[in-house]
Amino acid sequence: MKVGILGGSGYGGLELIRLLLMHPYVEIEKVVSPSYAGQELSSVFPHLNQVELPSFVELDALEVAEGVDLIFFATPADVSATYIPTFHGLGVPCIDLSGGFRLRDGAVFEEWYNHASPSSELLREAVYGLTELNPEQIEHANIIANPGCYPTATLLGLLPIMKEKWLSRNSIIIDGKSGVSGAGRKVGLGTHFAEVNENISAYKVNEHQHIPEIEQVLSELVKKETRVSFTTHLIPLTRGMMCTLYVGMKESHSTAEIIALYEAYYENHPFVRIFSEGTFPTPKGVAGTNYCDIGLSVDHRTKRITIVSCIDNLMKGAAGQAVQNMNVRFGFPEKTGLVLTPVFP
Ligand SMILES: NC(=O)C1=CN([C@@H]2O[C@H](COP(=O)(O)OP(=O)(O)OC[C@H]3O[C@@H](n4cnc5c(N)ncnc54)[C@H](OP(=O)(O)O)[C@@H]3O)[C@@H](O)[C@H]2O)C=CC1
Ligand SMILES: CC(=O)N[C@@H](CCC(=O)OP(=O)(O)O)C(=O)O
Repeated sequence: MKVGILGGSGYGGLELIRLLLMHPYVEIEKVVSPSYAGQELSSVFPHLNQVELPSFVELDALEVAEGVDLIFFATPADVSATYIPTFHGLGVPCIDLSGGFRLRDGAVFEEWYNHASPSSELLREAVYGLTELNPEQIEHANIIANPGCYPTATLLGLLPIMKEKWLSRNSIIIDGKSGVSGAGRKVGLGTHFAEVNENISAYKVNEHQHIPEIEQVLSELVKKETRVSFTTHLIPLTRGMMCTLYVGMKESHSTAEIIALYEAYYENHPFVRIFSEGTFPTPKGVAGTNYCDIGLSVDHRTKRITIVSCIDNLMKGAAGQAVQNMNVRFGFPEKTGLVLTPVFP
């Protein structure tokens, strides 16, 4: 099948290109970048020297949609919210790496993203693409909203206990940490080497756009409005993300019991790996792969569980999960093009 990539000059788009070049059933037909239109990819990104790819093109919806079976949007949320309706109208399925179609309520989108929302009809039609949560819906979706990177690590860390209703309500605290590629390729003081290196900083405290996304999914899961405390930190890694979650239990359970619950839930989900008691994951342990690694421990004194969930923000947090969703949507085996071993050390 033939695909187009919007945002092919960004970190998410480049990671999609890396993965799709290894995918046996996909050909990259169009790569869009307004800044580099007309230039060869290898002239902008020398690491793609001698790789056969089409040159960058402008964002002309009719031209880009012509001859492709699927479009990936690796663009800011406002760009996806503006252009996906056009591609959808032309009958081309879209997988959106941005937050443009993740929230069901347009007013909530406008509050957190400061941009006009897509129509409520399209928001209803879009499917939240957390593959481990709703593969049946993804199989039939024409707009797949790939989850954000922090929501991916957080929700995978919470799904089994949320489904079992073992959690005491509104007790969830999420301490998230991301490498700098999570902020995209654009330059800015916030990602300046001299200020990020050998440093750590909290950002968007109580204002992060992933708060309503996480709360929406959790509320739908337990059918009760659920709130979370969520703080994000920038750390001096190029790629990688760790979310440490602290959650209260309704009743006491042992670590072994919790681990057994997670192992059973993820038995048929090849990209989630549950660690044995006393061991915990690291971002390096998933680097360059689509894995989400999870470690768990019960604190009996506080009746809380500590959950450590690690992903590569550009992979399971973005491009890897997008390819996983494409596989599910187009009937390829879920792991196609994603069988990778972490880059360690
Ligand atoms: N980086 C990450 O870890 C994650 C990112 N995401 C989301 O994925 C999306 C892409 O992120 P990322 O790759 O990091 O971002 P980058 O800033 O690295 O890249 C953005 C891309 O969007 C293109 N773009 C920007 N404005 C326009 C426009 N008006 N019309 C057409 N194209 C445009 C840029 O093209 P040009 O170079 O021509 O300007 C560039 O290719 C974002 O929505 C982000 O929030 C989601 C999960 C994780
Ligand atoms: C380090 C850093 O700045 N990370 C970004 C991650 C953005 C992201 O995942 O994009 P979506 O909003 O499309 O989900 C942030 O925290 O906003």
